Amino acid sequence: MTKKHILAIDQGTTSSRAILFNDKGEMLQTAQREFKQHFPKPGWVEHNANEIWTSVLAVIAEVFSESDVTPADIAGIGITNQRETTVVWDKNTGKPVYHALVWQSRQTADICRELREEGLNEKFRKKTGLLLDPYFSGTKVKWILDNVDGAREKAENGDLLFGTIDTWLIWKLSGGKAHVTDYTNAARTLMYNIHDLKWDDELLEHLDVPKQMLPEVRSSSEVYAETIDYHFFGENVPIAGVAGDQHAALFGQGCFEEGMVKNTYGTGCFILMNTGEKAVESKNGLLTTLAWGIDGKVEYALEGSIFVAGSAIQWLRDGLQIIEDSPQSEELATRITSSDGVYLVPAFVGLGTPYWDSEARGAMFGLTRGTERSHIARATLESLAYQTKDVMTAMESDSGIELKQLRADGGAVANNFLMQFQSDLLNAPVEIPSVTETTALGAAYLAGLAVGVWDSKDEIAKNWNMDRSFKPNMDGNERDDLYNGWKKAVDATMTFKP
Ligand SMILES: Nc1ncnc2c1ncn2[C@@H]1O[C@H](COP(=O)(O)OP(=O)(O)O)[C@@H](O)[C@H]1O
Ligand SMILES: O=P(O)(O)OC[C@H](O)CO
Repeated sequence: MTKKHILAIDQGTTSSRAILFNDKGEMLQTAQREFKQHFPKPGWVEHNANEIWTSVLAVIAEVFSESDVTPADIAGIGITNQRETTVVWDKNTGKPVYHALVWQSRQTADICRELREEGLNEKFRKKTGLLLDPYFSGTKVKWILDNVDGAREKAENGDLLFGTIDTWLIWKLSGGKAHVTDYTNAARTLMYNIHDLKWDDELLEHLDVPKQMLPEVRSSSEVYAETIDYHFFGENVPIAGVAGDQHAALFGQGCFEEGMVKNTYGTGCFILMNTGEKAVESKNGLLTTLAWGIDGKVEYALEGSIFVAGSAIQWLRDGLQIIEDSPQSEELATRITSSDGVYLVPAFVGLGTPYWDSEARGAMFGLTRGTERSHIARATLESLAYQTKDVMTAMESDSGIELKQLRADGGAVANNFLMQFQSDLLNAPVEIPSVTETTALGAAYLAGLAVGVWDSKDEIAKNWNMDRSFKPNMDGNERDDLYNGWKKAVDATMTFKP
């Protein structure tokens, strides 16, 4: 049979997934495995890169064991990954020199502060579209080289390699043959000039990172390498699509036109607007990033990154223990008709877009003797929508494009109360596609385009089907009053520094 199936590997912050797609973009089989989160100090988050690798091998094995599709039927592999998470390994032994520093990790706050004090923020922002925040990879590489014994010397001798998780997985799957990444992942490192499309020598000097550690940057849809047979059941399958998970979701949501926007409601919320061939500079705390690069052409996006979204619902469950599972948050929230002035600002790891306050911590406002757990659950769900509204306001202002509709995906779109409140607050429809695994789907599409399963983005756009949509149904004054209350709550949160 002609090979028509694509395997997507979605390597996320808390779990690795393998998903098989057919040539209609339908999901045939999925496998998922969680792995350990390491928190060696407050604010630090690390992963064991070898455990990530073995979790990926395990889900690949599982997905085939449950399906009639065999490894020999796979036309190509698409990889999508948690972004910014940084691995440094020895190219001679294949061993990571330290744990992977996760995007959420704050251990490079001091490095960022020093660089900001040198007045470098503007230079980094202009060239990379990002800002000097511990979120991004560049200062994480510097931290590893500065803190692991002998690492800097080895890096300068050309013995160490850096990669985001896509690079690490391709290197492993190809048996160490390919050290590559794609535009979207490079665009999250603070080391890549998103206008010249080159690693930036000047920024590398500020960060003290030797250039020879860096992977070759390629497009998001092409054959990078083949799997070495012993890692893929005797098959040499082309790895043919790569994109950071949020860019892959934008692609999987078919947001190919300028002005189209998606929001992924997962652990965090990541909102991306396609801005076409224009790299829009933000005046309101958004990031400028590469949406993807295909067939020698790159497109750009504006991004709002919200660090705490679905993880606030996990906090209701595991921290406060006021719900038993995440769907119960909706049941509690809809017992009442209003949060009665209660606001939760979930700044548990600081605030991302548009505030960028890494020192802020979470706060709750408006409590009375009548406050019940339903108010807290409702206020927590509402905080996802308010944070999204903050980002959308900034996006509309920076791009000059008014939101027509928001395409939503990620685990928390299961919550109908949240989706309706979001639509009310944005005064725009919120649309949910039938395939909600849009991240994996985007990676599958990118790989399938490279190996001929699909011919064009137009063909892919036609595959997008709506599962359900939410229309705005709130009076304008009520919307303004609610949102003004939120803005006051955020101001007060940022003012409070113990
Ligand atoms: N019914 C629900 N209501 C609110 N949040 C939910 C619901 N179901 C799942 N979630 C949240 O969605 C998140 C999981 O979504 P997912 O897209 O798998 O995240 P990630 O890829 O970031 O791990 C969790 O943080 C969970 O709390
Ligand atoms: O793994 P996720 O889905 O939480 O996404 C993480 C983002 O890519 C971080 O930038």
